[in-house]
Amino acid sequence: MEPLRGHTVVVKYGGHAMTDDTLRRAFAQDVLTLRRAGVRPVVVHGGGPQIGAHLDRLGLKSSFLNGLRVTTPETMEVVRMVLSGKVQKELVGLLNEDGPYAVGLSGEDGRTLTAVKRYAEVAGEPVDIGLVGDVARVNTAVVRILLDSGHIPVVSSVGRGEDGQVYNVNADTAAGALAAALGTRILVVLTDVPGLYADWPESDRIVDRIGAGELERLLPELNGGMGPKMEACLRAVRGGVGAARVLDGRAPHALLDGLAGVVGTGTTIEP
Ligand SMILES: Nc1ncnc2c1ncn2[C@@H]1O[C@H](COP(=O)(O)OP(=O)(O)O)[C@@H](O)[C@H]1O
Ligand SMILES: CC(=O)N[C@@H](CCC(=O)OP(=O)(O)O)C(=O)O
Repeated sequence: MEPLRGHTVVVKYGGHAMTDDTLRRAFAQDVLTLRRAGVRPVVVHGGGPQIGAHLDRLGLKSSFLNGLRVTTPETMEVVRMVLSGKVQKELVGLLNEDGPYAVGLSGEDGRTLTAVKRYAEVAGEPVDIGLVGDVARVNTAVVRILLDSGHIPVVSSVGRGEDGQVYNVNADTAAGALAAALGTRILVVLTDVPGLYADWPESDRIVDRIGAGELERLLPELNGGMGPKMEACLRAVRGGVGAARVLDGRAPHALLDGLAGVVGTGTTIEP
């Protein structure tokens, strides 16, 4: 970890990669190992499956367009509660088993994420998907204070708009925007696939490396959750982040292995 000592690393921890207790513990150990090695980790977490399970319990349906959850005011209440109240607190608890390191904050706190309404796009036409937000502005003040005092910021992807609305921001989008605002050397995205599949679902060949220009051309063809994920990686590297790496979060210690450059792990997005 020597090359990363003193550097900030944003880690996006996807909801699908946190469904298993052993994996969650391995992830927490990896983040703590980074901190001990003098790296400054920031965790941005998702929780899509956990939101879905809670909506199910309430008898509410989940629907997605362009990989984004259609968010009614009722859904937004659940999103905010599950991300900032449940998923985040569980993660903070795990990271704090050995010491008082992790501090949870929502994108609303300290105006970390200012959101603006985002539309989906179908056949080139904008489609209203409710209270879904894009990141209009990032205020890194609180995150930097926490990093400077040796803490691990754990951020949920809920943002507030200048219109006073609370918005559901895709967690990849939030992580990419935060990484760019912090000017990190690397953005790591842990998910539930080994990386970006070329010609998915026809092929399961993983793209090892891809440059920003090629990714931009590919973006309109991507579907499901990979769309917002790759868009976030692209925005991060275009915004000054050195590289983004998408790793298989289902493998224990994927974070440390990925950063150590274990061969064959994931997809690297380069500027
Ligand atoms: N080209 C592709 N390569 C890899 N995964 C893809 C691709 N296109 C769509 N996907 C889907 O994207 C999913 C990952 O995104 P998502 O479900 O949002 O995960 P996370 O919860 O980690 O953010 C994969 O499980 C896969 O089903
Ligand atoms: C707008 C939108 O889609 N928001 C996401 C936020 C959580 C998320 O992104 O979680 P994952 O990283 O686990 O997918 C949602 O409601 O599911």
